[in-house]
Amino acid sequence: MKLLEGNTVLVTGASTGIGRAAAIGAAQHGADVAINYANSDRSAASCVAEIEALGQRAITVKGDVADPQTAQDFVARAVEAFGKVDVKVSNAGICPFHAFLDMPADVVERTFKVNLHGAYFMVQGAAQQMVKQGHGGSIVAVSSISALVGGEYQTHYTLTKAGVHSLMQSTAIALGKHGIRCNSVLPGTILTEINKDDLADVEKREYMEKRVPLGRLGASEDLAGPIVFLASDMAAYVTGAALRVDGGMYVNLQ
Ligand SMILES: NC(=O)C1=CN([C@@H]2O[C@H](COP(=O)(O)OP(=O)(O)OC[C@H]3O[C@@H](n4cnc5c(N)ncnc54)[C@H](O)[C@@H]3O)[C@@H](O)[C@H]2O)C=CC1
Ligand SMILES: C[C@H](O)[C@@H]1OC(=O)[C@H](O)[C@@H]1O
Repeated sequence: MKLLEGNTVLVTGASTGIGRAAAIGAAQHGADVAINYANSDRSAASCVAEIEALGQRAITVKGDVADPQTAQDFVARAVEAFGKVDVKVSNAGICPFHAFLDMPADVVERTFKVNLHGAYFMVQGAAQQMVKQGHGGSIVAVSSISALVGGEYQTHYTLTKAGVHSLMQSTAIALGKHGIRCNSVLPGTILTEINKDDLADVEKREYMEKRVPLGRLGASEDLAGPIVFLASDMAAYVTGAALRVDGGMYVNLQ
């Protein structure tokens, strides 16, 4: 069964990792997809090619999510191409690992701007269009298990993920009357570009793997199903929810 037949889905940071898996997962479920990306034209083009091979339409819109104008441009381009916005996946994020005591101010500010301001304006832009259309919609934000637990080298990052989680709770209230649902996914440790260097440390990687009851770190594709589900009518009565997708890592005390 295709869960997003005829939908237009917008995904930020969709040229790699979890965003790319979400974009392709949406296309596998019958959606046309608009892809925001920051840097690599080649990765974005290959994501479009994968989606088109599935028989769906796709466009790319390059832009920095930290700039509020990017959200407006992204929505405008998607509407121009596909006529509407049904689903928004706010995924783009950075995690430049660094110790707390000598954390550079510019790293903190950039992390807040991309992860938090970026999510805020992207969600707002999509919601404005959904309200204008008048037939509801679904917003899924990629938060993290890090919204719930800390990280020694992530002091500037974990609070942005808690913020994204909180944003979905507040927008669920603000947008419920418009039939717009807002939920988050909380991935555990997923093997992507964002943590490639961090997990190159074999000892750390093995420690992280041991913490997961399901016995392995996650792959980007592990997020596609939960995101598509929350985006779809299968989750029609789900809003303000946070779904951990972490192989059980969070509950594993001993
Ligand atoms: N990999 C993991 O273990 C986890 C990742 N996450 C979150 O998942 C999301 C996706 O990350 P991953 O797929 O893991 O890594 P990734 O590095 O493959 O994906 C992040 C994407 O965001 C894009 N991006 C970064 N800054 C941007 C900007 N200013 N404007 C537009 N796009 C921008 C990147 O180009 C990249 O495509 C992030 O929000 C991250 O915080 C959450 C929990 C765990
Ligand atoms: C980038 C990290 O490996 C990853 O990011 C998160 O949000 C998770 O908590 C992991 O620490």
